[in-house]
Amino acid sequence: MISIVVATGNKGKVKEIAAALAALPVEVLALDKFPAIPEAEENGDTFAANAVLKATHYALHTGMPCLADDSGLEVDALNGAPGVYSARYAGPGATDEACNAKLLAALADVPQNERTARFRCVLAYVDPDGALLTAEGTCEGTILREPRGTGGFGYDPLFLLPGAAKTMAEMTIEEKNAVSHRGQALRNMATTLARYIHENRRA
Ligand SMILES: O=c1[nH]c(=O)c2ncn([C@@H]3O[C@H](COP(=O)(O)OP(=O)(O)OP(=O)(O)O)[C@@H](O)[C@H]3O)c2[nH]1
Ligand SMILES: [Mg+2]
Repeated sequence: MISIVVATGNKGKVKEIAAALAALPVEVLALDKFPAIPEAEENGDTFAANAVLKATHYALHTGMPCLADDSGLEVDALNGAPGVYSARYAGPGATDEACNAKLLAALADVPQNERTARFRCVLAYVDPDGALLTAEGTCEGTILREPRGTGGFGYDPLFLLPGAAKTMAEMTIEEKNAVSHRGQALRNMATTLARYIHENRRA
């Protein structure tokens, strides 16, 4: 059993990551176990840069393997916004409701067939031996005109998966992980991590 710190302040992400790792011999520790660690400053220009800087920051402070997630929503009609600023779209510390309201206002004149968008997720794993592994996932969808569903977090109630005819907020965690950017990135990370462990055993 190895212990991994899930290095995120977002409780929605912790739940999804813990559910995805539940079948593995991994103990998931959340950041509330480490209240003295200062928050990482997310000043990267890309999801990858922010994921790596968060994982590195928390690995240095905990001395433990850390898994960080940087993710966000890219809306085509907004030239990819809010992107890396998704959590702060309606200002620093903005609520999900405020970000959703701003998104709906920005898309008010955009017809349904032009409301295409995708979620992106980059995961970074850093361990005290200096390993740095990254993995990505994306999920395509469209933005509705009003929220549907109560699950998930963030923009989930507005994000429709056309194939499933459900928003991400109308899915269980397991259903969301099966199709989401984060679920895909977690599966890619599991493969990358297994390969890394195998190669280092042989070395
Ligand atoms: O509806 C959503 N379903 C998702 O599955 C999802 N994944 C990301 N997002 C949005 O993108 C921001 C990430 O920003 P972010 O990576 O900086 O995370 P965060 O600031 O919330 O926590 P931390 O991990 O940085 O501590 C989040 O706050 C959300 O607005 C999502 N919205
Ligand atoms: Mg953040």
